[in-house]
Amino acid sequence: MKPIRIAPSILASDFSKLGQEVRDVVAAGADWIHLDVMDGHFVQNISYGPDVIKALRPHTDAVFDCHLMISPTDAYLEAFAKAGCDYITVHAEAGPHLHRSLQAIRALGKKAGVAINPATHESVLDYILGDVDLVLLMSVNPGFGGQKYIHSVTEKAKRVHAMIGDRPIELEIDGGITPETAPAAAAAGINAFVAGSAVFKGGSVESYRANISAIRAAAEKGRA
Ligand SMILES: O=C(CO)[C@@H](O)[C@H](O)COP(=O)(O)O
Ligand SMILES: [Fe+2]
Repeated sequence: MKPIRIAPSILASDFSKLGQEVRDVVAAGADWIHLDVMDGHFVQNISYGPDVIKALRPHTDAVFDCHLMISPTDAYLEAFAKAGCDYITVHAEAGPHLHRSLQAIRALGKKAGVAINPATHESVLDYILGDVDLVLLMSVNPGFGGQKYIHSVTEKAKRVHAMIGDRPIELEIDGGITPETAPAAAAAGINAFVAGSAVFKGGSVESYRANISAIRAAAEKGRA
């Protein structure tokens, strides 16, 4: 079984002290840092870009898990690679040349991820599973933190987990993850859990530690 990864999304952190928030959440037990990049075109929100990620890179050695909600993608991949992202995930819905985008990410020496929206069928993964290191299942419609988990994605996770089989691919879920929703996702085969509001609530390193531990314990319970 793949290790459980807890990936706090800094979208829910205090943007006025991002470097401190990244250090605090890593000290509190985060495995990865999830970076939500939004362009106001693919999604109806604008967050931050490669320069902000580059500024955060010296604050930690933790894996930077970059979720690109931008369209088009390819012109920006090099900038995100140079900014220090480890995983670069593009949306299957973001353009007509998914396979090319994934190849471009690997050619930059980075791990390639593909994200699919709640209403996108998993068959879009059929011909690219050999070209990805991570599959991200959106369990909310992308664009905003703090939304409710869409339960139909749990069944999709089971099907995608079976499709992945024994390939070395991380299976990640993103949106509405809490200690209440994590167990069913874990039971369905998810091993990487993005959580924004459920991690950053409380606003202190002590609360981040308790929040991360609660999500991790819930995921482990779901697996058992
Ligand atoms: O990609 C996205 C939203 O588009 C996510 O990464 C959210 O930032 C997760 O936030 P919560 O649902 O956990 O509050
Ligand atoms: Fe995300």
